[in-house]
Order: sequence, then structure tokens, then C-alpha cells
Amino acid sequence: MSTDQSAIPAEYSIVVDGLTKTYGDFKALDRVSFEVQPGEIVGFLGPNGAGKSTTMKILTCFMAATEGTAKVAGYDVHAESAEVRKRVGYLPENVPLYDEMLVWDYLKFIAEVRGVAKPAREERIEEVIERTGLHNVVHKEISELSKGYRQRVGLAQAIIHKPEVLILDEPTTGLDPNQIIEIRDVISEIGEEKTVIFSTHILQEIAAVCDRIVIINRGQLVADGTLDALQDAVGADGLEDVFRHYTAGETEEGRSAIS
Ligand SMILES: Nc1ncnc2c1ncn2[C@@H]1O[C@H](COP(=O)(O)OP(=O)(O)OP(=O)(O)O)[C@@H](O)[C@H]1O
Repeated sequence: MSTDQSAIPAEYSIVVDGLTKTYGDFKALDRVSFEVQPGEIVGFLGPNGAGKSTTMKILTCFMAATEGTAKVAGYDVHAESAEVRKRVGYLPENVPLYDEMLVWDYLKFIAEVRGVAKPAREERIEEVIERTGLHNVVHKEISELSKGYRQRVGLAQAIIHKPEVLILDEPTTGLDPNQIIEIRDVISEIGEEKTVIFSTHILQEIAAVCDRIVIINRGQLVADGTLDALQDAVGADGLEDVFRHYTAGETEEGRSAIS
């Protein structure tokens, strides 16, 4: 695991305890609890509207929980959000990129905002460009990039400050099969030294990349374990079978308000 930041050594990189989030009278998350160990790559699965993005937004301090607590890298997301933000990298579902900026200028800007100090800043930008395969487009405007390269820029901004924990919300959505494999490889490589939690609807991706799977359904955690353990637990054959077992019949429209 990376020790770039002066983090308090934590047994777990992520501890989520009884997390609940309501939007008006709608319960999007209902007492969700799980832990992630340092260096683990965890796949976060669930049908549309299950509560994956909501969980990720809380873990990255973009949104407050209604009840429950979450700690990232040993710090509370509510009480110690500045410490959490230093140690977490986040690729949101829709990456907010500045279209008119050149890739290099954008990464320089993010590095400054993230406190990557000179003289190491340029070297760090080069490292991130190398790692995310952006060298061919560094002098292009972001508006000119394909979806796959935009995702790479999104990943680059998420790792530029050497976070201990990386949270990626559907990093491969909308990519072609080649791009999916390339981004997956980048995630695997990054995961060798970071804790990663990422959501996806592409089940093969989970099997290829993740150490562990967390499944969320209607705002509740319904499964947590390795693929083998989850298959054995329900007598399923493959992750698709596991997923259907825990989430079959769910639609976002079927969700009810708090009773
Ligand atoms: N700002 C909001 N106001 C009201 N309801 C919301 C808001 N954000 C999310 N929701 C609802 O909360 C539920 C969980 O949404 P969330 O985006 O966390 O799901 P998800 O698992 O990430 O779904 P997807 O796979 O479609 O991205 C959904 O029913 C969604 O409509």
C-alpha cells in the first residue's frame, strides 16, 4: 500500500457503519455497513438506483449521510472531511472536466488544487500521464477527446495527489471493448498499491479485477464476499447467477418511500 500521505495506520481503509441516506421521504440507503482492508479492490454492484453512487458520494465527502458513520483512511467523513479529501481520489459517474483546457493544463490545475507541491509537481504530472496512457493527447483540448480518453483524464485527476483510497463510479461506462480492457488494466495496476472501490454494471469486469464483491439492492447491503464465497453461499454458477439471486425483480420504480 502507498505510504505517500502521513496517514494514521488503519486496520481498515474504509469502515461504513449503519449508513442511511434519505432524499425527502425516500430512503436511498438503509443502514449499510461494510469494511474494506488496505490494498483490496472491491467491486460495488447493484441494479440501477440501488444506492451505489449515493454511498460513493458520502465516502468522498460530496454528500452528508442522514444517519450512520463512515471512515476513510482512518478519518471520519463528516468530522474530518479535510483529512479524508487529502487521502481519497474520486472518479464520479460524470467527470466534470473543463472542456476548453488542454489536458496538460487541466492536470497542472488539479495538481495545484490538490496541493501537489513544486518542484515535484511536473514530475508527478508526467508519472500520471504515463500511468493512464495520456501521452498522445497531453496537448489536446479536453473537448477533442474521445470518451475513453476523457475517462483516462478522469482517472488521472483522481490519482494525481497519490491518494490511499480510490473510489471509481462506473469508470468504464460507455467505453468500447478495447477501452474497457485498457481502463481495467489501469485500475488493476493502481490497485496493486491502493485500496480501490469501484462500481460497474459489467460483471466480467468484477471477476477480472476484484478481490471482493459488495452487492447493494434497494439501498440495503445484500451480499459481501469473494466471488467463490458468494457462489457457494447460494449455489450459484457464476457472478451473473449470484447477481440475479440477490437482486432479481428489482426496478427503481419498484422502490417505496419510507413507511
Ligand atoms: N438528489 C437526489 N434526490 C432524490 N433522489 C435521489 C437523488 N440522488 C439519488 N436519488 C435516488 O436515490 C436512489 C439511489 O440512487 P444512486 O444514484 O445512489 O443509485 P445507483 O446505484 O448509483 O444507480 P445507477 O446504477 O443507476 O447509477 C435512486 O432511486 C435515485 O433516484
